[in-house]
Amino acid sequence: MSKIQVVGAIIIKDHKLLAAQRASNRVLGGYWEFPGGKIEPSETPEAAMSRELKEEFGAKATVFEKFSIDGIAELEFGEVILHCYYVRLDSNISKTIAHDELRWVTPDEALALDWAPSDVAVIKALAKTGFNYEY
Ligand SMILES: Nc1nc2c([nH]c(=O)n2[C@H]2C[C@H](O)[C@@H](COP(=O)(O)OP(=O)(O)OP(=O)(O)O)O2)c(=O)[nH]1
Repeated sequence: MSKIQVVGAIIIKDHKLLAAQRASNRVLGGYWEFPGGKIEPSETPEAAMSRELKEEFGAKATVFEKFSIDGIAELEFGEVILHCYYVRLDSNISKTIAHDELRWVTPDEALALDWAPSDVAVIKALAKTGFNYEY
């Protein structure tokens, strides 16, 4: 099964996480996810993250450390391996082209959302941190 390497952004402000709902016309449409996308061949995860956030949000981003666990799920189109990084947005979100909704959520609110399969273990571990990351 083909492996799909994906970066996901953990964007935290005032102890809330920016959760994104994939647009209904996309693969895994309707599921909640970390903003980001596929890592292109020859691209570092950090470069992929900056590129995706520019494309999806029109925003500049600084990529900080990697989260302690990766997400993994075998789906019909391949095996998604999700690498999450703490990210600070350095400019406002000026557009949204990939999502139906963006929502700032508390840990409890995050756990109540319907996350993409590879994200479930990550969001459970992340919620335990209380979204306390200081950039
Ligand atoms: N961005 C993002 N993608 C995720 C997460 N969890 C998860 O399973 N995925 C999947 C959905 C997609 O199959 C893949 C990310 O690719 P993508 O966001 O570029 O979406 P896509 O397949 O529509 O992209 P494309 O082929 O049209 O360029 O990883 C997540 O938390 N964030």
